[in-house]
Amino acid sequence: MTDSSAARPVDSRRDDRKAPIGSLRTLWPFVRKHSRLFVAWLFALGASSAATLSLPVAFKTMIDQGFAQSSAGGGSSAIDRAFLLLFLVAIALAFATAIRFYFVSVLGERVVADLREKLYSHLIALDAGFHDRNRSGELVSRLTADAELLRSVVGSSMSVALRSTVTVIGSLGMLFWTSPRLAVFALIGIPLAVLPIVIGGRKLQKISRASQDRVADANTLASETLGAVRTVQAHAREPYEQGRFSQSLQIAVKTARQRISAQAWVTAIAITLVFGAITLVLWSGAHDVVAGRMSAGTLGQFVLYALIGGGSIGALAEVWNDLQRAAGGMGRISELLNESSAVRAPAHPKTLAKPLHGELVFEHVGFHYPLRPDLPALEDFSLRVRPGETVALVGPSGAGKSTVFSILLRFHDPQQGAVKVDGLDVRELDPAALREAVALVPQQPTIFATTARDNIRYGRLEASDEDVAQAVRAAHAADFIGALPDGLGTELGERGARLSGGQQQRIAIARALLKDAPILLLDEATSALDAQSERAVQQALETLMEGRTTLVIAHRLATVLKADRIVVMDRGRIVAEGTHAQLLAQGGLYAELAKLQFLD
Ligand SMILES: Nc1ncnc2c1ncn2[C@@H]1O[C@H](COP(=O)(O)OP(=O)(O)OP(=O)(O)O)[C@@H](O)[C@H]1O
Repeated sequence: MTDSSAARPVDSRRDDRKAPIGSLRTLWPFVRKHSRLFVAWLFALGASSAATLSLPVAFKTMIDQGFAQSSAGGGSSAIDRAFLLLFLVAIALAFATAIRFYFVSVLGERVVADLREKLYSHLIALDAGFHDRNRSGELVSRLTADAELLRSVVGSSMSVALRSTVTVIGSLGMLFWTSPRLAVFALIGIPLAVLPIVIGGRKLQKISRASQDRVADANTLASETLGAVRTVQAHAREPYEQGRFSQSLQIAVKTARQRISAQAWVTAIAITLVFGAITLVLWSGAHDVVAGRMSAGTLGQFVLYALIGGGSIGALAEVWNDLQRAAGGMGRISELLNESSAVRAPAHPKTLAKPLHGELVFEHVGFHYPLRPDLPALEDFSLRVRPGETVALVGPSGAGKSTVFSILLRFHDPQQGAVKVDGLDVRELDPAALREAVALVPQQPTIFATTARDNIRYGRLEASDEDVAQAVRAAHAADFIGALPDGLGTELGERGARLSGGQQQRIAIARALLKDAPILLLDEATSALDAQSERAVQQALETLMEGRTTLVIAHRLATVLKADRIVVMDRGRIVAEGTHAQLLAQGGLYAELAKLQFLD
């Protein structure tokens, strides 16, 4: 009975949607994978239930044969034997319970680890459209809160439910076997006693949820203000915040008091009802004993079965809610597992030549984002980039420049037209193989909360330390990385919090250099870098672009001047093409953009 108190996930209370218990069936394949653990648990469950159900019989033997016989002159050996039997049953119960607890808890951990692993692998491979539709916070909560809910269910609630069902059925049978007449009484009495306790328990759960919510409110307030302590202090709002926090604590205490007093009442009523019922049965049984219709031991045995049965009904009622919530969690997880990626590798993908020439062709590409069916992000977009050529994409915000990158990387597939790399339609390739051939330096590079070395090695996991050092030098990042406390071994902090924008870009450039892919997609940073860091980034980019087919979303004059060709985009279309001088001479959108952006 130890495993009923397993910790509940902290934030599951915010996610109380329930579902039919049947949804839990989808857990079965995960459980079946660990069939040995499952079978071991079933055996232990059988053993512990048998021990539980034989305890009252041992108790009866102790009273009837131990006490009665010894008082009738049977000597102390009868007492000894009866107590030894009772003790042995108790030991069997103890070990069977421990073994059952062990197997079912390990099973719970394994099942949830498998489920998480499967869900994570599934989510991380789903297409960009899916990730646009679903907030990552929501997905993380499926992966944590819902999975945690299931852990407590497999490792505890489900065990309690099955065990209690077995015990209820077993003890009912034993009640009738012990005394059919009293059993009929108990059959009416036990539910009458248990029902109010269950109802009270549910009310209590609601109140305690409210109480937890109030505590959470206070915590949110504290974490918000401590997180923005500079703003609070700059406004000299410490007393104001102290007041708000103390007020929310008082509210939390008030709701906690409601919970505590409700709990006190439920306890009092529960004890009264349970003992009232036992007293009634005992009273009626005592008459039977006095009249010689029943032995004292049988009465004791009966009361124990009634207690065990009643307790198990209570336990069943208690876990029912948990099971329903977990079924809700499993339903939501199954929904995600049933999502399939819109971008998939064909059954027999074609392979890209090695080394790749790096020719890119966009043929009349038409594309709109799944969430914006009315707004074409690319329209009749045709472009051919020769191997080794550098093409700069320029255009106002929202023109579709980043979309060109997304289509090429197959984050999305276009609705019209085709994209070809070295003459092969990208839809005929395995997306992973395609992406291996492309290095992307985004405007806001992702820096992971690990060391500078591991961040750079993300470009090629098997790269040697020497390769990393070389990439760092080529990316003009050696100076600032050398100045970090542990050089390449320095932890960069969450999202690269300890680096400037220009430094983050150079980490991303080093990463791309290490990847050494023949096609390069570059999104220039728009945020103003200081002159020194801009020069360093620029030099690093030049090294990177050498000998690669490059598409660059250009924001700087230096970049457009170096490009072989400039493509001007507006509202998803190409509106002009040429060199800087040609386009300036043409006037129009490019001349306007140049005046606004480059001529500073
Ligand atoms: N994930 C998305 N879902 C829906 N619409 C999108 C999505 N991403 C971009 N869009 C829309 O598609 C159009 C083209 O966007 P895109 O990001 O390609 O423009 P851009 O030229 O790169 O702009 P910027 O220079 O501001 O980054 C815009 O109208 C934008 O609102």
